[in-house]
Amino acid sequence: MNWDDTTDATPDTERLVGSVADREDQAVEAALRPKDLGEFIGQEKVREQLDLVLRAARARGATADHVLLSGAPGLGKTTLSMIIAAEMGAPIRITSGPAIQHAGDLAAILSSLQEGEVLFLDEIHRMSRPAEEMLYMAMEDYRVDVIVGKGPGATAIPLELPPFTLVGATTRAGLLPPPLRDRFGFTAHMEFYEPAELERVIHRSANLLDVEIDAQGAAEIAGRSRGTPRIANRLLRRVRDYAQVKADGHITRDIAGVALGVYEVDGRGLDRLDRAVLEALIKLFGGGPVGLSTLAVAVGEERETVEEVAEPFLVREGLLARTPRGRVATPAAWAHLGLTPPQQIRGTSGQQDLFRT
Ligand SMILES: Nc1ncnc2c1ncn2[C@@H]1O[C@H](COP(=O)(O)OP(=O)(O)OP(=O)(O)O)[C@@H](O)[C@H]1O
Ligand SMILES: [Mg+2]
Repeated sequence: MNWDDTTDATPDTERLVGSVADREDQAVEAALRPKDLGEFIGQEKVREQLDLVLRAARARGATADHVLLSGAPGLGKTTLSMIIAAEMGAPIRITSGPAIQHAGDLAAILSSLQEGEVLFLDEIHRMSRPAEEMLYMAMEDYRVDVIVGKGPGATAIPLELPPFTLVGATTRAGLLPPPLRDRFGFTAHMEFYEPAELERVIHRSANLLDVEIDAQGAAEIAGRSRGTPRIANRLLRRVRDYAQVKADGHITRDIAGVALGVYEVDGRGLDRLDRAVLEALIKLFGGGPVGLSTLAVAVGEERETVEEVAEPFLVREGLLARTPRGRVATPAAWAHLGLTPPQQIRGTSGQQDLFRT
């Protein structure tokens, strides 16, 4: 599976704990977005640095430098791009890499920008090559060459652009060609959120959605949200439904725990697929190592689904290791399933050195 497939309709969008936005997320997210830097929770370093960049630009009466936002889905890149425009008092134009097929598409957008406008280019790593090259010049010199005609008679007509701020977003900074990366004055790497930060996100959203939730209820949801505000907001909505139907609407730790149990999201944010992978690994293959294809057959999923949908989070959580000899369940995975790993996994010999990759 290539990257293009994973950003659109992946099985991830069908999971309650998937990080990619589904239809319902898209409908409600606008209402839940923080509007300025002060309201934006967490990401302290990014906020502090961005605040300096924007303040300085404002003080100089200049257009802010181009900003690259990189990070996993649902961590707040789109939100931050809108905040940048708001903080600069500038309008924002939103487009995305896949929407720009030809350099001409980009030229049309660039030439219609107003001075100081923010151009948000989502999924910037998926732009076409010719458009990318046009963007280099636009970012650096506020100029594009529009090619008129074909073959030997073709001429390049230079077109001046007003100064603008490009905000590029990518889930994969590593895929950006260095010349593009270098043209951003400021790059912000968004990290996964700490549980305490997610608790604040949940309280804030509950407030906006008019949902009553206590501190333990918010902590319970935060702990299952996989470090991602989008997932926290989604779980909050499902728990709210449960609280309305089965209780008095008030979210407590018990209500949150039972509700998320109904949706098969466990205490650590693993869902059915995640647990199936760990269970197969441990119960059928003694903890591994086992090849990806075999593991996929054992859980009745495509190889790609296991590799791209389930594994990243399991690896991040230290529950699964990818080793040269195959997938291995870590002692933490055994513990998570309430099982005791055999001696050779807990001890210093045998499988233990598999974790040194
Ligand atoms: N720091 C934050 N504080 C409060 N809410 C946040 C924060 N970051 C993200 N959110 C919420 O999470 C949701 C998803 O954020 P956003 O759409 O900005 O993510 P994204 O990084 O653009 O994701 P994608 O890669 O899928 O485009 C939004 O509804 C937003 O309100
Ligand atoms: Mg986005």
